[in-house]
Amino acid sequence: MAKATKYVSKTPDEKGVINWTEKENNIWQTLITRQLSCIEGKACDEYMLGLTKLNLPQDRVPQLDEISDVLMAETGWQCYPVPALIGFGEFFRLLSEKKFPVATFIRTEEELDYLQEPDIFHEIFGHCPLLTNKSFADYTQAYGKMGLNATHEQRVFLARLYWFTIEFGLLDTPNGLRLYGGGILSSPGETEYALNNQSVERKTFEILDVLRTPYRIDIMQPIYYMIPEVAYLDEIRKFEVEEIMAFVEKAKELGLHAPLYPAKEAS
Ligand SMILES: C[C@H](O)[C@H](O)[C@H]1CNc2nc(N)[nH]c(=O)c2N1
Ligand SMILES: N[C@@H](Cc1ccccc1)C(=O)O
Ligand SMILES: [Fe+2]
Repeated sequence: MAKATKYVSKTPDEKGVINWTEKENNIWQTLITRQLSCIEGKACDEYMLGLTKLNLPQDRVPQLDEISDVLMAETGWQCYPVPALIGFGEFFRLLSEKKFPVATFIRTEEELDYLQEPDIFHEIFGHCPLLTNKSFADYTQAYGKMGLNATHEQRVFLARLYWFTIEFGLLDTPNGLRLYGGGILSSPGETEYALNNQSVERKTFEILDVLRTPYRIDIMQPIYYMIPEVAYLDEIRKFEVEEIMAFVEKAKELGLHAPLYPAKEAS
């Protein structure tokens, strides 16, 4: 069952159209205007190319079909409306079918810089540009297939792989650090923090290490993992599901790394 969410999502009409209010369109406008200037020289080249291809509207929340038309032509992906965070089962199934879950609500003015749950700005601005890139798109679909037949416990380990690549991954390029994780790219606050905060740990991606690293979704991350380029995701995708599950079992055996964040106060 999906977690209870404090956000109220909007339901698409029978043609799949979502009627955003003027206020919501203005929030999109504020977010995209700010983020476009914020990511200059920070987002990776593949992301910037995808952003150009999407040609997102700046004065209103785009309709999912507008995005799906571009994704379908580039990599065969499409956006799939969901209320907010969904359960593991549906999440992995959608990804395995090249359907990207897009939460149909947008953050409020109070949470422009950072919010604790993925909203439509995060899903579209954060993730969709890189879904036009073949390595990123193929990895995302392979990730969905990895979790299809996994147990809940294995899925908890797999969630870390998604988290430290697709959601909060960094590139360690010859020209310096670049962003590719959608959770960073949709947050003005975390864009700055992930690249420049001195107390943040930035480690070279190593799958067993990642599988053992616990995380919280409601704070800016204390640790990020780096890969050399987006095409490196092909190396992870090439693992058979059985090999990934062997890494999961090994990670379970070795135990988790100590959390680098304070325990979450009981909610
Ligand atoms: C598996 C993944 O790491 C994560 O736990 C899932 C759960 N449900 C989700 N639901 C939505 N809508 N978007 C997401 O990114 C996720 N992530
Ligand atoms: N923190 C992201 C949204 C997000 C929340 C939880 C998981 C992933 C992404 C933002 O502010 O844009
Ligand atoms: Fe996300």
